[in-house]
Amino acid sequence: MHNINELNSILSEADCLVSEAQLNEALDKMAQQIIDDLADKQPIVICVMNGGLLPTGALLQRLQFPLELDYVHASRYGMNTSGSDLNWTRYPQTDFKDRVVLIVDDIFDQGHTVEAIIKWFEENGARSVYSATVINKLHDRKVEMRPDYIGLDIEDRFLFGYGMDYQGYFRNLQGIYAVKGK
Ligand SMILES: O=P(O)(O)OC[C@H]1O[C@H](OP(=O)(O)OP(=O)(O)O)[C@H](O)[C@@H]1O
Ligand code: HPA
Repeated sequence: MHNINELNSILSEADCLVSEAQLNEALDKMAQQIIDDLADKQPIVICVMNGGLLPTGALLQRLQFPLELDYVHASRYGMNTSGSDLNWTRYPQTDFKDRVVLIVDDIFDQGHTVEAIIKWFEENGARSVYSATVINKLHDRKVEMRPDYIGLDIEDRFLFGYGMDYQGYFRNLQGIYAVKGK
């Protein structure tokens, strides 16, 4: 547990890069694209925990067509790890063989996480795998692929809020913030 005063000052000094209203607008657009592509495909929506929790909930509220929901937990070991070095602590329980899958996560940063999860589903029998992230961080350290659905491009800073954590905190915020000076 962290010092509450330090956490409150991180938050009060942070720059708010995306407001709740901007998030909602971006989510509406993503959801419409997903509806256009997948409404007749009975997809299995896969939440990538923990960061994908809020984005998945927000998209599901907007996707009013037949779909199934499951989740995975796969995290990167460290900042210098390569794509295959994901630490899986939860695999999906739904039979996704020959099914359309939609991966949902908070951020596409370097992209190793989403790329490796897509590869895992493809190798294990999914018919096709789509991906959606609310945030795409802009820099040149990325894998080659891009998610099919992206909410917003954001500058290369350390972000928190709306799924993303600062030392385990602030995933719950209804906006996206950057730590002062980082
Ligand atoms: O595009 P990348 O450079 O791979 O980074 C993005 C991933 O990093 C974060 O997850 P993390 O592994 O920190 O786990 P968490 O969701 O539990 O925070 C985030 O939720 C993405 O899944
Ligand atoms: O900027 C970030 N913030 C929090 N978690 C993250 N995981 C990848 N990039 C980030």
